[in-house]
Amino acid sequence: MPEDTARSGTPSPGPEPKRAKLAGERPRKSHRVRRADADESVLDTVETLLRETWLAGHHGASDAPSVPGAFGWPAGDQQGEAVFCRSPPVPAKLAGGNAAECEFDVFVHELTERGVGVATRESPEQLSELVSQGGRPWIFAVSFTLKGERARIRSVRHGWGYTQADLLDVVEKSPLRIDAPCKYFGQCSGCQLQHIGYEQQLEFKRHAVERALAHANPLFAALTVLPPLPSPLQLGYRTKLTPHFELRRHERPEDVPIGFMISGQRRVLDIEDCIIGTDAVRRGLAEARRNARANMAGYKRGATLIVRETNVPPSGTSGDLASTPNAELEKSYTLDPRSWVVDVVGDLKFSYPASSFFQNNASILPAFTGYVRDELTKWSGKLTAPDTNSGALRTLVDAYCGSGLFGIACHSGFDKVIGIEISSESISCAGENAKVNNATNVEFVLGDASKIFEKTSASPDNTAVIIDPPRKGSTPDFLDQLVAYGPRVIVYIACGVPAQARDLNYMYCQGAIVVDGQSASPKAKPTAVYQVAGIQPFDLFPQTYHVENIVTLVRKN
Ligand SMILES: C[S@@+](CC[C@H](N)C(=O)[O-])C[C@H]1O[C@@H](n2cnc3c(N)ncnc32)[C@H](O)[C@@H]1O
Repeated sequence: MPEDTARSGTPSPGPEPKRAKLAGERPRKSHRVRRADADESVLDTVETLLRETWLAGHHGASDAPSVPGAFGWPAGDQQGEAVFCRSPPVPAKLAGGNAAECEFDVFVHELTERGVGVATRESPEQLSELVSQGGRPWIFAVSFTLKGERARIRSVRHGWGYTQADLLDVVEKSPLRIDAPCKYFGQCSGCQLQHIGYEQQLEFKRHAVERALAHANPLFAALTVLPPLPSPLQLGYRTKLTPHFELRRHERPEDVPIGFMISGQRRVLDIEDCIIGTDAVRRGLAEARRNARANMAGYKRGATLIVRETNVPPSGTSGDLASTPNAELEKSYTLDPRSWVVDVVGDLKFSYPASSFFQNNASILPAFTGYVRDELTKWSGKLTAPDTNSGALRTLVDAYCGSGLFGIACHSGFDKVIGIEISSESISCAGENAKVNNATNVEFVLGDASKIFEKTSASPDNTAVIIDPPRKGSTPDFLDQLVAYGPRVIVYIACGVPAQARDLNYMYCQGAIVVDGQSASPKAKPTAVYQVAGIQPFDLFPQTYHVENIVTLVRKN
């Protein structure tokens, strides 16, 4: 099935439409843009706009063309290529401007789930008219804008089906726009949402989760997504920063930018201070920059530096880490990727090498881990109710466990906790962390998460599984075995919500999830069928588009 059909659920648009003719037919170089390089979230947002707004009233839902068909982009699979001319940057026929012109006013119609404005040269009314007459708007992707704004932009380069543009000026501001607290906002690629207040950021994230779910499966639009739980700190929360630099010929060490990438560019922006970092991390950033400049002759191409917060016994005391109560520890930082870092989560202590994975917002971790623990306790309690006949949860599996955060935070009340993790460094930390925190019922094993089902002999009826995979989500191999095993409760924690939504849809297509009384009818009946018992986003990364999402699935049969 062609990619566009698979995504949109509408028929393939048939033969590839002709590329719009470019004005100003002077000799110029063309460049190819691969579908695989496109920002999928821009295409998804355009698709939603097309379906729900632009084509509303003009087509029945079933005959609405898919995005490539509607916009004259090449249909086809991931390898599809569009050929554009390097100059002018926008087909003049569509842009309506001088061929040499690359600055325009545009109207922002929506933000993608990554906080990028999707804009056209047409106002909403003009667009509606254009589309009703079969016309095709050209799409611009513009960061740091807001829905409803009119903005002056400069087109930078073509993506597959849209043009990447820089924001020059906001001509008509959204009432939601506020002054960003950071002086680098608008250039730095690290934060995308500093121009709206925190309540709006939370609403943006709730909506992003809803959209990701509905995009994976229109039936998931019926699911209730709770408002995201806010971060206690909205600035000064990040416990890790990784600034970098690249050396270019003839650049003096003092001129080399050290910081984060410029939004939409492959160049580094010099960042002296980052206000989303904790105080300790900000001190560390200043030292990391000084060290890098002093030692620049020792680098060949450049480097990524690490600055990580750690907790240490109070200076001037002889107390050691293990015996010092968490509340008395002081914040410090390390710049050495091999050194050990200590994080505290409520009464618990976690140690791991500075280069390893650990959640980067300590202020929200007690609430984050507490929610998972409460979900498990709640369902364990419900399962022991006299009419359920099933008994409490006794075994907990912590898949993709890292240094043991969730397994250790949730261990009490279970007979046995088994964690599995592919990184040998993280799994040995997990074992040590279990000892330090007196979690004697916890065992951590090194391996691929999908092998965990070979290792557990516990009854699925009394087992809960926590899944916390990397941003790309889980795998069909893991999910197939999960459903075949059929644990009573599944808590799926995700930093990549679109991948989580895809995985839930995978389970739906296996017949393993029922939504609104509806389920898929695969040839083979699944062992276990789940209902979605809760969707709770958490804001671990204020000021950015990132959101963590926890979905609880409870077995029905
Ligand atoms: C998002 S992190 C979560 C870690 C941990 N749950 C936490 O919150 O600290 C994902 C973890 O999955 C691990 N991982 C990636 N692929 C894996 C696989 N196939 N099997 C087991 N673990 C894997 C990574 O090494 C990483 O530690």
